[in-house]
Amino acid sequence: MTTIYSLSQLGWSPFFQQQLSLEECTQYLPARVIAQHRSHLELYSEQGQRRLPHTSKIPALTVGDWVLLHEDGTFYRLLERLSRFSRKASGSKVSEQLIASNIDTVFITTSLNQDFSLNRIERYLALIKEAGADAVVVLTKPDLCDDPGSYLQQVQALDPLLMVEVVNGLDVSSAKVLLPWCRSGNSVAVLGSSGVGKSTLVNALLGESTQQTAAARSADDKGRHTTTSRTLHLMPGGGVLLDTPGMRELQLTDCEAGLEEAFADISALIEQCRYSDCQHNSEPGCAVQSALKASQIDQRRLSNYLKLMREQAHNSASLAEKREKDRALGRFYRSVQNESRKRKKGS
Ligand SMILES: Nc1nc2c(ncn2[C@@H]2O[C@H](COP(=O)(O)OP(=O)(O)OP(=O)(O)O)[C@@H](O)[C@H]2O)c(=O)[nH]1
Ligand SMILES: [Zn+2]
Repeated sequence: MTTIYSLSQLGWSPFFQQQLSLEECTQYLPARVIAQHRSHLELYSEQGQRRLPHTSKIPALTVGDWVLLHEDGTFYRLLERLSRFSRKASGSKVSEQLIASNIDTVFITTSLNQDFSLNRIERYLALIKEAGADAVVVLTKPDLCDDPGSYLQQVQALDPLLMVEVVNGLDVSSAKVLLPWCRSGNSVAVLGSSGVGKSTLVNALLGESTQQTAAARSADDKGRHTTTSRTLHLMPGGGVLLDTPGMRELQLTDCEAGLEEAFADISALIEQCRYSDCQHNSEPGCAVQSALKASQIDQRRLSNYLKLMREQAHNSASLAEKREKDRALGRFYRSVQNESRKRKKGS
């Protein structure tokens, strides 16, 4: 038996509803992509689970996408995405690999021990801003730390508007502070290094409903149980947790805009530097150096910003280089093919 979920249980919200015309509301079926396979996508609609074979007529879709289907289950159109997480794919013609979409909130998970790193939190913030989602920093393992409050203050100092919460993953009730982001119509994801407590947090968020995993409980049209890895989980508060392996391995590439947003204070200073190509070292009229001397920003944050900017510039540049090499190689192959064709014709 296929389990039936309502649209709101699957994360449907006014953002998607308002994209539908009156005609579309009555004639098409909204469905959410919950898993990707080599030959097909797995979707969930109010009528249960469906398969959508990959064809050239369908745009590149990813886990979390909302689409409209014709009555016969074929693809009609993709709804505009609220947020999109992607990775620059290497070694193929495809320059961008989609990882997940339509995530409202990402929990940046970091534990209050050796893993704690403001630099890493800033890195994740840039990524999440670039994708168009909101971030909440979740500090785990407070029971292993003498003074969780001091760490909380350090994170809050990055940005007074940043959401920061402390959660002991081993105590399910302590995850309650995250409930405001886990309500109906909200989709959340969890990011963080290995061992910080992501799985523990996921279990705490799912509470009693751990068994209610759409993909894990689903069966295909013929009633056979499918072995899809779990990606879409329903939370007791009504929200959806999207847990795809790709999200856990996100890299920082091409996210200049996200960096500027995550470091809005430094970006604002840079605008005031006298020279537009200021390197913020010892140039006259450098607003960044002045702010540093006046202790308005700290050296760690500035160094991290410059490092991340260099890193993303390097990654984007090497991708551009690689793409150029691929194109050159393509031209070479084509010219060789043309030559051999000409020779065949001539012989
Ligand atoms: N004391 C304490 N231990 C915790 C807490 N959260 C997680 N742990 C423990 O930390 C270890 C790692 O937790 P996981 O949830 O597996 O970490 P993860 O981030 O999912 O790790 P990966 O699967 O490697 O990415 C486990 O032994 C957990 O029991 C916490 O708040 N307090
Ligand atoms: Zn400067």
